[in-house]
Amino acid sequence: MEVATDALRLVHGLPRNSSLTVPSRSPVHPNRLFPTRTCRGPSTNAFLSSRRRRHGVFCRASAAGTQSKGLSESESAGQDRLMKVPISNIRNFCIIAHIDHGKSTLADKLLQMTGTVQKREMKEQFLDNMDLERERGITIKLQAARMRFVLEKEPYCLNLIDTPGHVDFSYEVSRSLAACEGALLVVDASQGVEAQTLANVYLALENNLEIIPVMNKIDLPGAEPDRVSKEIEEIVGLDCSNAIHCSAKEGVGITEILSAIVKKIPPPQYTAEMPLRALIFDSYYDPYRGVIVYFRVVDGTIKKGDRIYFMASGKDYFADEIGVMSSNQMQVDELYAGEVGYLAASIRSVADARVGDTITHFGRKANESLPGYEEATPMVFCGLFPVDADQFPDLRDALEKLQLNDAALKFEPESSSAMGFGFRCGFLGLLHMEIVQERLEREYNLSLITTAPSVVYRVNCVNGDTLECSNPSLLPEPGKRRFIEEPYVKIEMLTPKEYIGPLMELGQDRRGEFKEMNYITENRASLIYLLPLAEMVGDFFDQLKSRSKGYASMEYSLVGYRESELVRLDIQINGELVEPLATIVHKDKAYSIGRALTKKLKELIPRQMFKVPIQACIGAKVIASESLSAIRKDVLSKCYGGDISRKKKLLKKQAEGKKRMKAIGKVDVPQEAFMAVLRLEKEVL
Ligand SMILES: Nc1nc2c(ncn2[C@@H]2O[C@H](COP(=O)(O)OP(=O)(O)OP(=O)(O)O)[C@@H](O)[C@H]2O)c(=O)[nH]1
Repeated sequence: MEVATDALRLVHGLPRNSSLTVPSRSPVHPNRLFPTRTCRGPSTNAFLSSRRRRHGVFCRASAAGTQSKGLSESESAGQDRLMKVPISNIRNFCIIAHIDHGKSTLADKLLQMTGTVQKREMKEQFLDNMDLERERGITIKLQAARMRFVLEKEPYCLNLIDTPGHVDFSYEVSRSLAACEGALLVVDASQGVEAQTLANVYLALENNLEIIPVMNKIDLPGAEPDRVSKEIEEIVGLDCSNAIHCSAKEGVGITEILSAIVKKIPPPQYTAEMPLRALIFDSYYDPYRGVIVYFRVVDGTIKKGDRIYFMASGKDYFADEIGVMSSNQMQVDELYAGEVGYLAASIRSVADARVGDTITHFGRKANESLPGYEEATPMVFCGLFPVDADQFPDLRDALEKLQLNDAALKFEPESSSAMGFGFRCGFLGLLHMEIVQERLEREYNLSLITTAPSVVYRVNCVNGDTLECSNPSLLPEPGKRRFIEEPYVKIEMLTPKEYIGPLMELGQDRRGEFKEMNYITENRASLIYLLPLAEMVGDFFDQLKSRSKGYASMEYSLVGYRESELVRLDIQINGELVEPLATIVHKDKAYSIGRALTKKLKELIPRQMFKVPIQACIGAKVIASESLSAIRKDVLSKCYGGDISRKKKLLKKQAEGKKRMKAIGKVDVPQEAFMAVLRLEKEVL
């Protein structure tokens, strides 16, 4: 099979008259010939436009055309990329890095160098294709791309699986690692090892991945690739003597990386004859075709039209379309063990095809699913209310749509006297929460009020029941509960040694329990604390950054629940409980939080005709109190001189009126006051 296009030769720097030969025999099973595959472009224009929207890439209309149309040179190069290579020439790899160390920039350069994405199609950070991701410069959802690279005249198929770089999405990182045989470990040579570098390396080692160290950003004046290599060797014990020096930004070292991927990362094992097992490492909702599932075939073969079965969700579908991801999705007829691809099967919600689930054949089920599947458990909750009550149905629609694409997002209706109707929503973490809020406001044009984030508490009741409670207003009365447990995380902070003091202070302030301190190098230390998750959902990360002048990094993982002395802090205004302002706090912090909240409310609530007490209470006990003085009307203004008894009578009448007004009067807490207090809660909690 000869693949000879000028475009490919150009990409791989070969002379014009050379030919690239693709062996079509499997080296593992030399007698087995791989069938030649017909590759089609994406099926409908509707699909194309949705893909364009998603990728933000505009492909020429002819790329979606059928084979009957004449293909231009670059298009036929695109088709060449899909040519079958033997399994020994497949490499599945991912890129792991700490946030901002240049993972997405490197991925872009790999795609460019291999000609997967033509320069004119290239937008910065091709793989980060949500606008929000691109704006924030963070990777939220992982994506995959199939690249073709020729080394010593041998073509290879490199499947890159991009991983999200934030702790909220660590489950997705672990699943994408499980779909690979190797990983590029990208470290910023001007910064060195950070907390997430370590966490990701350990995850990769657990998955038995071959790790290729890459020192990025060597173009920066402060880059010290050799020092950083040594640091990695000391901390992780990974041989970095051959670490590749690279500048993803300037395209230095990219070919070396591609060669190392081919030479060092092992090919997948040949298990195409076994019952199908494919690992889902990503899925997203396409309004035209239903859920699109990205998967790696671990064992067996999957063909178009197969009846497939999702082992965790128990759902079965027909695979209407299967294909591979190059710069666009390209349909194929079948995919074998070791390959990475996508499928569409008119699946209505991503919850039916969750990341980590195993796909098998309905008629020939695998005995065991692939390991590592976890249910998405929301860790952080908050209430979302529309500012304009009329937007409630819109908010519900928007959440339902987002949920189709985000199996980790949970929500249920909630109503409160002050805020009206809204939803209590559960998120994986704070970043996830911010992303959902921003998408609701930006993509669905909603303006929202969010209540302070809270975690899930476990309440052990007197009657022996255990309740999970994330909504302070639903916490059982003190008399009905025995004790409350809260989720704890183990947090590791990596910091230059001069900031150890301020970070230890931060750990103590947040009820942290000091566990360990180690010097990982002469100048950098690792601090390990056990900390209540509730203390982290506020501004912990901002504090860590500001106290270390931006030099410290952190990584955390949930370690379980622990009993804590928690209380519900209520706010009463004019004797009335204001439910949305209730919070669950530690007993020792209740006083300071109570004082701060009442003080803030006093500033924000407009004065009334009568005196308004503002109280923070734990149960019936008032722990902080402020009062809003009444607006006085001068009832004596019309009395010129006259008898003192007349004046007294008027004042008495006024006092009685105010008393009555107070008894029936309702204080309207303006929405701005709520918002300001909720913001304050987020800061002080
Ligand atoms: N000078 C220099 N800057 C680089 C290089 N590689 C990446 N950057 C810059 O570093 C910043 C972060 O790069 P990204 O590629 O977004 O980092 P990332 O690791 O993908 O970040 P997440 O998506 O948040 O995980 C960007 O501003 C890049 O332009 C490099 O080789 N040299």
